[in-house]
Amino acid sequence: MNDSNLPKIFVTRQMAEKELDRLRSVAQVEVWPDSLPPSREILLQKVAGCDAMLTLLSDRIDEQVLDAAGVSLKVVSNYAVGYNNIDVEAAKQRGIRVGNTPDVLTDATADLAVTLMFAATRRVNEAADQVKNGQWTTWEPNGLLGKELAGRTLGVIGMGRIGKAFAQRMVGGWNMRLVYTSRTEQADVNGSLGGQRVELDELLAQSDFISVHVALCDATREMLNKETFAKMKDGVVLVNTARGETIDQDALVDALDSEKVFAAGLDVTTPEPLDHNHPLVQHPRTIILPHIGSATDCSRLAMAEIAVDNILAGLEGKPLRCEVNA
Ligand SMILES: NC(=O)C1=CN([C@@H]2O[C@H](COP(=O)(O)OP(=O)(O)OC[C@H]3O[C@@H](n4cnc5c(N)ncnc54)[C@H](O)[C@@H]3O)[C@@H](O)[C@H]2O)C=CC1
Ligand SMILES: O=C(O)C(=O)CO
Repeated sequence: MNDSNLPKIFVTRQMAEKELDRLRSVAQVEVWPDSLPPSREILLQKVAGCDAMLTLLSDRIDEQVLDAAGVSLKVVSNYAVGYNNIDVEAAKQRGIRVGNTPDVLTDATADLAVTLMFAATRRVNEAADQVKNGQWTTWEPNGLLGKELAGRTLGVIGMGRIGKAFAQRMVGGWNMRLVYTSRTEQADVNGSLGGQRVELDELLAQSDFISVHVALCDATREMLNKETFAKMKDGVVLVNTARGETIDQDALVDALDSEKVFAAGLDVTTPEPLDHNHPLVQHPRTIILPHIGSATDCSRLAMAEIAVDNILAGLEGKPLRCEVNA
C-alpha cells in the first residue's frame, strides 16, 4: 500500500520503540523527537489530518487541537491514567474516542505515595541536606524530630485504584485507622481495611496524615485551600500524587509556615516544573518530586502497550482496551 494511504498518527514524545513499531506497521507515524513537549503552535500543525494522536499529560488537547486535527481524527490515546489534559466532552461530541492507561501504574504510584509520606514525616530532605552541606554537627535528643505513623489516623481523599492501593499499604503495614472520601461507599475498604467513608470536613478534622488521590476536575480543583486547611488538625502531614491543581499552593505555603501542616510530600505541582525558587520548593519541610509516580520500567512499558492498543482499536473503529467515558 502507498504510504500516503496509511492512517497518520502523531506521537507527542519518544517512548518504548517496541510499542511504537506496532504503530509503524499499520500507519505513518511521526514521533516528536525533543525531550520537551511540542509547543502549542507545533502541536496544532502536527495534528492536522491525523487519524490518531498519542498524547502525554503535558499536552493540552482541547477543542482547538481537535479541530486542527479535523474530521479524520478517530482516537486520542493518553499515555496516563489521568485525562484532565483532554476535553473529553468535546472529543465525544466529535465522535473521537479517548483512551487512558489505568491499573498498570497503580502499584508504582501507591509506592511513591508511601515514599513521600515517610520522607515528609521523617524530614528526610532536611536531614540529608544537613549531611550533604556539612551542617550536621552531632547526634542530639531534639534534633530533626519527625512523627510516627503507626496507630494514627490516615485520611485518603479519593478512594479509587491508587487511593485503595495506598491505603492497603499504610493500614496493613502501619496499622493505621482509615477514613476516606469517595463518591460511593467502598464495601471492600470498609471490610478488609476497616475504613470509614466520611465527608471531606470530617476527614480533615480527624486525620493526622492525608493523601490526595482524586482525579482532577472542576469539583476537585483546589479542594485543599485556605478554608479547608483551617479545618485540618494542627501538624498534619500532607501528600499529593494526584494533580497539583487539587491544592491551592499559596494556602499550602501559609499552612506550612504556620505549622498547621507539619510537612508536605508532593509528586505533582502547578505548574510542572515549579520554579525552583518557589517557596514550596525551598521550604525546609517539603519534599517535591518531578512527577515520577508511574516512573518504573514495568509501568511505563505497560502504559505504552495500552496506549498503542488503544490507538490500534480506535483506528479500526472498535472500543478501546481502556476507554474514557466508554
Ligand atoms: N503522580 C503520578 O505520576 C500519577 C498520578 N495519577 C493521578 O492519580 C489519579 C487517580 O488515579 P486512579 O486511582 O487510577 O484513578 P481512579 O479513577 O481509580 O480514582 C480517581 C478517584 O477520584 C474520584 N473522583 C473523580 N471525580 C471526582 C469528583 N468530581 N469528586 C470527587 N471525587 C472524584 C473517583 O471517584 C475516584 O475515587 C489520576 O487521575 C491522576 O491524576 C495517576 C497515576 C500516576
Ligand atoms: O498517569 C498519570 O495520570 C500520571 O500522572 C503519570 O503516570
